[in-house]
Amino acid sequence: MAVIVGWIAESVQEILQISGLTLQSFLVFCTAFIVACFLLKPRRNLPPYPAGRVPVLGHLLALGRAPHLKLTAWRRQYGDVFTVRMGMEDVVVLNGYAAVKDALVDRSELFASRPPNYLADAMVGFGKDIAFARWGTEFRQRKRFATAVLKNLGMKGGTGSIEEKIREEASCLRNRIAEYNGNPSDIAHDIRVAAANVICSMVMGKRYDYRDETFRELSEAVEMAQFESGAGQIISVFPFLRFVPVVNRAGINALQEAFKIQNVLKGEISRHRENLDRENPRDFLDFCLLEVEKQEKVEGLTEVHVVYMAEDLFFAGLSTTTDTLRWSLLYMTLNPNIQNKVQQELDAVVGESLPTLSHRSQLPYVNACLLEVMRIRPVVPLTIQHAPTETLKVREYDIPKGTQVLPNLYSLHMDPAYWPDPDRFDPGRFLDAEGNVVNNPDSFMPFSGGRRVCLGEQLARMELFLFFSTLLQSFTFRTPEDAPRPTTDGVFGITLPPHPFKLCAIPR
Ligand code: HEM
Repeated sequence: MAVIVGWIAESVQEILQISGLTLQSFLVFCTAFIVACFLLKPRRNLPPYPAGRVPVLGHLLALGRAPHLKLTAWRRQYGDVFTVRMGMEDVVVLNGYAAVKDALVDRSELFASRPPNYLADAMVGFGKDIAFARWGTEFRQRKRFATAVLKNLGMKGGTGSIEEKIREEASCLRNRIAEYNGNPSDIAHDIRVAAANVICSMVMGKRYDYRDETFRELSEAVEMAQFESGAGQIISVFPFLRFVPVVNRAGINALQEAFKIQNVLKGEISRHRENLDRENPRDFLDFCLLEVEKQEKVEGLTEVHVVYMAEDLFFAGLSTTTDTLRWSLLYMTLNPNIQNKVQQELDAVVGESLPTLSHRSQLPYVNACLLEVMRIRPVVPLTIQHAPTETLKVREYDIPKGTQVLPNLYSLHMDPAYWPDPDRFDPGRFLDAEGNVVNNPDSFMPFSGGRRVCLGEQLARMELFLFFSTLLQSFTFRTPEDAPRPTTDGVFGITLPPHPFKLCAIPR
């Protein structure tokens, strides 16, 4: 302390000597400067800040390891709309159905952009993808095109259709789980491999053998890129830290893993180009390559964009589906009676054959179970940050263009006004008096909504249904006898998976 005071005194003396000012005039000058800075600083009418803000870090410490829980708790104290300070940035948080729907659905276009995020932007070519691209014509054309391609691939019936590929994968997953012979096992990796293969089938038209070198490299790179980019977010919060060795390590690792994925995709694009059948596009890459040639729907689409768009499908589609399926099995082990009801319905409707999408409408309880899983544990609880495309009002507050906006989906799903006793797992919430499924109730948005709604919603719903019903038809899931009851707390990161847990899959 004494050293610092001495250093300040010496520096002031030096300034006085150089400038020829007296100490009094120097103090007057400093005071005037501070007052001017304060007065000239634009007055902002942002929503209120919760307590717990500290210099430099803002609310980062107060938010802790489970920000979705903290933000939901703050809603009770500070209302639906408040501002948190993340390092140097103000982030406006929207809580509850009314505020989130107003922004994402009723004023969808106004909230449809993304704020800068150094690490995420660097991983997807600074705006050349879909998920992190800023609002504008290029984004709109790319998303519309990708949505149409997924729909086209999803609707294709018969052999080679997406449904066939998911069923094939579900059957492989079932066989792998059967190999554990009912012994305690963590099947997270098996589920992840199956979900990765669905995306490979859709994007590149082929599934891989689980031991294939390229497949291992690809799925490990996706997992590592997401893991490292969670820790690497520090360089997005404080962009100058990307130049500081050691601190920037996670961010650099995330970028290296993203390069690996891009290299696999570039190799696949070359192979697709060599044997492209222009009359019969087989998969996502074929459709994109045709569009690169024709430029009918997406102006200026290049193979570089295609790499980043395909990369998005792996980033956005793999952990989300894997985590949701893991939650579904965890809640089954914790609720044997509910599991039993699911199996009874499957036995009555599907019997011994492998479930198909045509069974979906006859299985209301199975569907209700999956909806309840997505309500109680939404795996993207805070969406991807949004940003207003122009300065606008939320309630009585002014939100400047480009401000980070976080819609807290978790707060919607845990709102006791819509979901009494929200921590209780109860599929009955999604059934009406006649036992029919209520698919889109109020205060339920696991795939978000509006212009930035999840691109893979339909695919994800197909996967969840086919995987879940195939597994529940084949096994009864139990917590190992000597193991403690698994926690239902999630691990907040890029997505919200459960903590690792073991289960016994008892063949039926
Ligand atoms: C259970 C599974 C899934 C859930 C719960 C989920 C949920 C979400 C959510 C909440 C968002 C953020 C929307 C926003 O920012 O407001 C999102 C975005 C996105 N998702 Fe999903 N997702 C799932 C599966 C998938 C799959 C399988 C794919 C594709 C293969 C996919 C592709 C995307 C893309 C590309 C975006 C960015 C959309 C945009 O920026 O316009 N998702 N998803």
